[in-house]
Amino acid sequence: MTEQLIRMRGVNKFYGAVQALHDVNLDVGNREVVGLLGDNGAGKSTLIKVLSGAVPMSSGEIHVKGRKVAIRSTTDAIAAGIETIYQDSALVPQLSIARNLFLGREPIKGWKFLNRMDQELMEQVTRKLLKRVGIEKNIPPTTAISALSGGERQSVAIARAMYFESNLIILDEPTNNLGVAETQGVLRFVREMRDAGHSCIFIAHNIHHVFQVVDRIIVMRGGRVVADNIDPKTTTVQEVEMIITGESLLAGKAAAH
Ligand SMILES: Nc1ncnc2c1ncn2[C@@H]1O[C@H](COP(=O)(O)OP(=O)(O)OP(=O)(O)O)[C@@H](O)[C@H]1O
Repeated sequence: MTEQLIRMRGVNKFYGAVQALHDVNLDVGNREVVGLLGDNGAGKSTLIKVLSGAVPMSSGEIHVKGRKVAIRSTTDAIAAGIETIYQDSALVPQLSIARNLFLGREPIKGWKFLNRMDQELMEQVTRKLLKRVGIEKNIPPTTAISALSGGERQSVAIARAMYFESNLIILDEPTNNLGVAETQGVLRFVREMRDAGHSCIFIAHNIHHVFQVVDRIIVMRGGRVVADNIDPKTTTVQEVEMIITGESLLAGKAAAH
């Protein structure tokens, strides 16, 4: 068995009296792209928030590369190599691409009270990254994020996670509101991310997008993982839809063990 990158065990989350996660176990392997599916309210966002440090879990354990970690904040998650890209990409529209790539982690030059951001280095790295993420047009690193298309913004956010060598990149609805070409760009990028050695959890309401890029599908329902080993190569979109809504016996067959 390959070494797991992420192991979540017995994770529970209560929001007051509401139990959003029930004894969740979830594994992500090295260089694995996992699709996380479930209806509205199934618990996907809560699970991702726990893993990315946005909300604390009520009980349970998280192991990264075999080591138990305490994730109490997004800083803890980033230190553990977990980077999350949300629907809105968490980019600052008014700032340049270069500033957004390094947001909060700007390289510094100078010393003592004369410290300042190393603008030149940031722009140099940004130019290389833009090329790597396939933004073909000659976009200067000083361009404001607000001047980019939705797909280009997603690419910048993903490039940021790749540059900082995150082990796990969580993409929460990355193809939402994107056009066909932009969606294909993001999906292509997810494949490149895996080729470059990263793992990924991909959440999308559009099952067809998930089917195009993932190695394995996990389905949640009512705060529980109801199937964790669905192979998109041997399962149809319709079968997965039935598991999501709870209409299929397949859920029992492919259930978490
Ligand atoms: N801050 C909160 N306070 C109280 N209950 C919450 C909170 N956040 C989520 N919940 C509840 O937890 C459950 C799981 O919600 P969650 O947002 O994780 O589901 P989801 O699968 O991400 O749904 P969606 O696809 O609609 O985003 C739901 O019953 C929801 O109402």
